[in-house]
Amino acid sequence: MRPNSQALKHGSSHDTEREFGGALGALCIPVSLPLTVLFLIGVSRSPEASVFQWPPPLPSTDQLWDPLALVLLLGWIALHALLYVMPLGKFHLFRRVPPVHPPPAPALSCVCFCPSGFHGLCVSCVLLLLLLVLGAPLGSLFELLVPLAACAIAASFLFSVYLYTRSFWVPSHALALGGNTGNPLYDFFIGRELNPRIGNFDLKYFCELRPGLIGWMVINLGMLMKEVELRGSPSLAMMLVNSFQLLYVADALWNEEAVLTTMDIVHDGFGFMLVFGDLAWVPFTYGLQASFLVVHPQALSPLGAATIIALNGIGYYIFRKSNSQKNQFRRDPTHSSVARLETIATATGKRLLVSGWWGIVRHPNYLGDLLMALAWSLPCGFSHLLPYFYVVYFTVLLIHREARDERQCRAKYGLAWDSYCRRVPYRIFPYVY
Ligand SMILES: NC(=O)C1=CN([C@@H]2O[C@H](COP(=O)(O)OP(=O)(O)OC[C@H]3O[C@@H](n4cnc5c(N)ncnc54)[C@H](OP(=O)(O)O)[C@@H]3O)[C@@H](O)[C@H]2O)C=CC1
Ligand SMILES: CC(C)CCC[C@@H](C)[C@H]1CC=C2C3=C(CC[C@@]21C)[C@@]1(C)CC[C@H](O)C(C)(C)[C@@H]1CC3
Repeated sequence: MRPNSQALKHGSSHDTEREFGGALGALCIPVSLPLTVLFLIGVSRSPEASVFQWPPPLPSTDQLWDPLALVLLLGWIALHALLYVMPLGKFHLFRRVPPVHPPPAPALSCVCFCPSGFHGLCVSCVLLLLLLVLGAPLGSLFELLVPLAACAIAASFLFSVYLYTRSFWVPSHALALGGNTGNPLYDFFIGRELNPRIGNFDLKYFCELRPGLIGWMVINLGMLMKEVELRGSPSLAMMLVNSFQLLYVADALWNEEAVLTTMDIVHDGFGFMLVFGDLAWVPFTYGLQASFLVVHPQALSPLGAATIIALNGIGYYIFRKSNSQKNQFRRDPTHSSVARLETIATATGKRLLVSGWWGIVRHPNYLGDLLMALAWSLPCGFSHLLPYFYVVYFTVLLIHREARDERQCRAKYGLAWDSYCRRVPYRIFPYVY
């Protein structure tokens, strides 16, 4: 096959609007975010745990490398790749037709079989239990965190270079709309190919849900075991953080088909942003509360714990119910659970919900997700900012994501989207935003 760069010269995507600050963002983000990961891990274990401390607690170069970390990381990815291709657990049969414009070529709309990610989580739990019974020092993950993060960052760069290079040999209809501007830096960052595959192995779908999300759980468990080593038993705060985040990851894997309709899978190319996000950013920054608690234990009253559990429960309820309502409506609008909801028609033939969860705000799922994010930080008390990093980052990410989604929906649904916005004026927080 001939490289597709010539075809692109005549294609339309050179004119697409650039996101994330364009070429400048594409230069700065791949430098600053890996440093941020190492910085945040350093802060979480430093005695002051202050994000404003100077000099910043960045690791020295010899702290970055440990061959064991590389072996563990590669072994972990290989294990999950194996579980992904093995005929394990429940199978989903779905017709994969990304709702993109222009419509995908037939090659992309094939029928896929995919084993459930939830079984990947269960197998990982069984293996971890076995390791614990055999006396494996899982608490050592605390010491290995920096070299593990460094390896994950290096692997993200190498993997993104591979993805960028191979994208020149795929047919041009397999390329993402936004990742083919002709600017190599920007295209490397956003990703040129939409759904890169090796045979039936979908690299983006695999990375989005398996090694990073489940790896995050393993790291959390490692932090809990470190606490046990140091203090004899896990604290209530650590148990809450571990359970809340486990619920979130288990839910994502149980409902893994839902990820197929997210903009990451349907619209964005698979480039450095998502690779790094999936393999390094999620596992090493989403669980910072647990590594913070190892060095900064927090006392939590039963009333405080009950309030935080209630907040997480409310957040989860809103997140799950609203996501399920939309997913059910998109799968089968005649289903009894959604058939009575009020909707408006759009020129594409698809309808938009204007009652139920999606009639309260335009992103009720984001609201639930943000309430959960707050509940993950509260067990760490109010003495430090670091445990609230996730809430702040996530608010910015979701506000930016909402704006991107809004642009895409306006382009897709035109006037119908405007009347939805008039009917449901608030985006995420009722009567606020
Ligand atoms: N933890 C994390 O780091 C992250 C978590 N998330 C979570 O992932 C989940 C999915 O988020 P995301 O993919 O961003 O977006 P949404 O699940 O909110 O999906 C947006 C899409 O839903 C459809 N839609 C919007 N409004 C309506 C309506 N009224 N009726 C019917 N369909 C509608 C549109 O697509 P169409 O019409 O084409 O179906 C729109 O493009 C969220 O819960 C979010 O919180 C997201 C990002 C990061
Ligand atoms: C590196 C940058 C700062 C930004 C990278 C963004 C990514 C970390 C996120 C983009 C969309 C994501 C989703 C989830 C995790 C984070 C990333 C990859 C998700 C898998 C989390 C669990 C949820 O239940 C979900 C709905 C399945 C999420 C889908 C989107």
